[in-house]
Amino acid sequence: MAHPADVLAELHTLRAENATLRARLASSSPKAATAPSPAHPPPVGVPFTQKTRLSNEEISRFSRQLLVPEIGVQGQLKLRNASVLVVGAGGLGAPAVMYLAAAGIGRIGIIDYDVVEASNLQRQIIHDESRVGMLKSESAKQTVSKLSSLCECTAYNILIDSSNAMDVIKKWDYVVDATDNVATRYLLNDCCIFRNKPLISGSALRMDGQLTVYNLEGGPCYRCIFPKPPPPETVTNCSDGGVLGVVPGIIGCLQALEVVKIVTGIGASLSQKLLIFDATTMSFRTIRLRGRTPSCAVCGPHPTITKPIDYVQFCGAGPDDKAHNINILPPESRISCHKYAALRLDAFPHVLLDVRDKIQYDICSLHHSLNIPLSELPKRIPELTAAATFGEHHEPNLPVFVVCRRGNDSQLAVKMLEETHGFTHVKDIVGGLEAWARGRDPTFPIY
Ligand SMILES: Nc1ncnc2c1ncn2[C@@H]1O[C@H](COP(=O)(O)OP(=O)(O)OP(=O)(O)O)[C@@H](O)[C@H]1O
Repeated sequence: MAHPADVLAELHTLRAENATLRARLASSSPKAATAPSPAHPPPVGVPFTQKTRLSNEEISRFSRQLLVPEIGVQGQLKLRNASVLVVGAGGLGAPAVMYLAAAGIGRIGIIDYDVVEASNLQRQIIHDESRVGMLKSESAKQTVSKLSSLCECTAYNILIDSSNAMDVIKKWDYVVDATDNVATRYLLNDCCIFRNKPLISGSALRMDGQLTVYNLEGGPCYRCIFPKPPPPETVTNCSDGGVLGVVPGIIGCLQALEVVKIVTGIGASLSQKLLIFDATTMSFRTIRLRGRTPSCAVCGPHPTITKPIDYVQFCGAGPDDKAHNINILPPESRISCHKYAALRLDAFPHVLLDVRDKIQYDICSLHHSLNIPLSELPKRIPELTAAATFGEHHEPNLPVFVVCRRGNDSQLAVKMLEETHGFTHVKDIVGGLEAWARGRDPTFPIY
C-alpha cells in the first residue's frame, strides 16, 4: 500500500501537471495575454515525486538533448528526477547552476551567504547590474526561475558550516563545490562522505582551472589527496590573485557537464582523476589521482573524524577572511586615513610607501607614493632609506607611512621595518586604500 505522504505528493504533482496543461491550452488561445502563467513546481517541503514519463512540454523543450543517443528519454527522466546542491553562486556556481537548470535537472539548491558586488559581474553571469546588493542565492534563484519553470529551485542564504551542512546536504543527491576557500572544501568533503554523496569539485584562479569528482565509484575523497590544509598564507583567492572571467565559466560548465554525465551514467567520470585547464596554452590535461588512502581520517576503514569539525580552526582561515583585517600593531604604530589626509593637506614632509604588487599599483595609487611590494621590501631597503633621508642626514629622518589595499600587508611591512631594519618613524595607514576610498575620497576606486 502506498504511504499517505506518497499519495499526497502524487496528488500534488497531478494537480501541478493539470495546471500546467490548462495554462498551455490557455496560452494557445487568443486570450493568451491575460492567461495565468504556467504553474510552478511544487514548493519545497512537498516530497519530490519521481516521474516515469516526459510531458509534451518537456519533450519539446529538451528535444535536442533527447536526440543525443547517450541521453534519450531515459537519460532525460534521470535528469528530471535528480537533485543537485550547488554551494557558491560565484564564478563557478553561476554557469554550473544555469546549465544544470537548462539541462532539465529537476531540483537545484543554491547556497551563498554573500551579496552581488559590481566586481562579480565580470564572471558571475547568473547576476546582472540590477542585482548589485541583492543576496546572491536569491539573485541566482530568480535567474533560474526565468530560465525554466520546470526546475524547482531552493535558495539558501546561509554560510554553510559545521552547524548546518549535514542537514542541508542530506536533502540532495549530488553536491557541487563552487566555493573559493579551503575550510569550505574540507567541510563539504567530510559531510559528503558522512552522507555518501558524490562531490563535484572545481576551482579557478587567474588563467587556470581544475576539476575532479570525489567520493564516487570508490574513488578518493579530498582528504585522501590533501590530508592537511595548506598554510593559510600560501592560499590565494580571486579577490587577491585575480581571475579571467571565462576561466571559471569553463570550469563551472564542466562541473555541470560532469553532473549530467554522472546522473545519466554516460562515459567515465573524473573520479580519481584531476582535469587541469590552462587558458594560456588552451590545454586540458588529465592526471590520475591516487585511490582511497587507507589511513584517510574520514573515508578510511578506521576514521578518526566521524562528524563535522571546526574547519576554520583546522585550516587556520575561514570563508569570509577577506573581510577581516588583522591587527598586529600597537595604536602608536598606526594612523587613520583621516589623520593622514590632514598631513597631506599640510604638505607635511614624509614618504608614502605603497607595498602592493605592481599589478595592483598600476590599477590605482595615491600621488607621490613609492611602490615597493612587500615581498621585495627586504632587498629594496636602500631605496626606501634614500627616499626617507632628507638634507645632510645620513640616516632616514622623514617619517614613513605605509599603505596597501586593505591594511594587512602594510602592518606586516611596518613590523618588518621596525623590527628588522631599525626604522623608528613608521606608521601603518589603517584600512588601506579601501578605507581611503570609503572615508576620504569617493573618487578613488575600490577594486
Ligand atoms: N561556506 C560558504 N557558504 C556559503 N557560500 C560560500 C561559502 N564559501 C564560499 N561561498 C561563496 O562562494 C562563492 C565563490 O565565488 P567566487 O570564487 O567567484 O568569489 P567571490 O567571493 O564572489 O568574489 P571575490 O573573491 O572576487 O570577492 C562566493 O559567492 C562566496 O560567497
